[in-house]
Amino acid sequence: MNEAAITLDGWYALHDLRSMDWTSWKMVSNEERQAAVDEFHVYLEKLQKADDEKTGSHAFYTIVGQKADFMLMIMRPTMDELQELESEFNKLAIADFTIPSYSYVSVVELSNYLAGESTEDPYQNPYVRARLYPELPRQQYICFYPMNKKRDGEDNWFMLDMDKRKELMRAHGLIGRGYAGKVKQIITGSVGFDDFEWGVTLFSEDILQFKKLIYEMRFDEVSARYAEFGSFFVGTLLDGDKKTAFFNI
Ligand code: VOV
Repeated sequence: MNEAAITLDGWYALHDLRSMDWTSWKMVSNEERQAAVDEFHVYLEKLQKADDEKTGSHAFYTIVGQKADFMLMIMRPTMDELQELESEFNKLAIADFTIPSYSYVSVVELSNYLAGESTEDPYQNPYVRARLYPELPRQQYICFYPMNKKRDGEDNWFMLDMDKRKELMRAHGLIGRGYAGKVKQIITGSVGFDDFEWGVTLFSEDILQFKKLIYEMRFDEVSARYAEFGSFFVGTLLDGDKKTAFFNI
């Protein structure tokens, strides 16, 4: 009988990716555009308030390439709050000029593969809490993609026994540790919530570190043998004046 990993679950996450309908956006007056941007900024300030009060977190990035123009990643203690915030965004004037490109629903997840023996309640451990309820960094670059672990003939992650999965995850963790200080990763679980099993969100000040990390992991058994990937989205931080400049015509 196989043993499912025990997960600790933190904040719920919505990755909301939109393209701009630039043609329509160009057709409205400067005043109308300004009012829509101002209204959106009030919405972003509301999101930021939750960051400040540590009751949630968000990240706002442009996406490079044609898959989307921007991504708003929002984390909250409940899925209901995400739904409300999504609905609130959809009612903003600016939403009329966006085209939904992709979305991903998941929850921050830590597994027990590498956890030591302990009798304490992990939800009270400050290190664990910082990972379950993370403050999304304002680093220059983001990389997001969904992924599965394969169930394909001999290569079936879910048929491996716990000890084997622990061994493989240890090797995975060691590679990841080599990127400490260069890449911050947030793993969100999405079994039962979305089309893939996990969402991988990476932050860095150096975009090339995403390629180096992911390439190195491709040669590691967990990825080489068992991983399959959805679409990759990379982008740059929209903060300060860039939040306004992005919408300028
Ligand atoms: C900064 C890089 C980094 C680091 C340090 C790191 C470490 C760790 C640890 C210690 C653990 C296990 C315990 C836990 O914390 O849950 C994980 C877990 C996981 N990872 Fe990871 N990972 C990284 C980075 C990292 C990347 C780049 C990817 C994508 C793989 C690739 O080929 O593109 C990934 C995937 C995952 C997944 C899907 C899981 C959950 C697997 C499951 O079956 O449950 N991960 N990961």
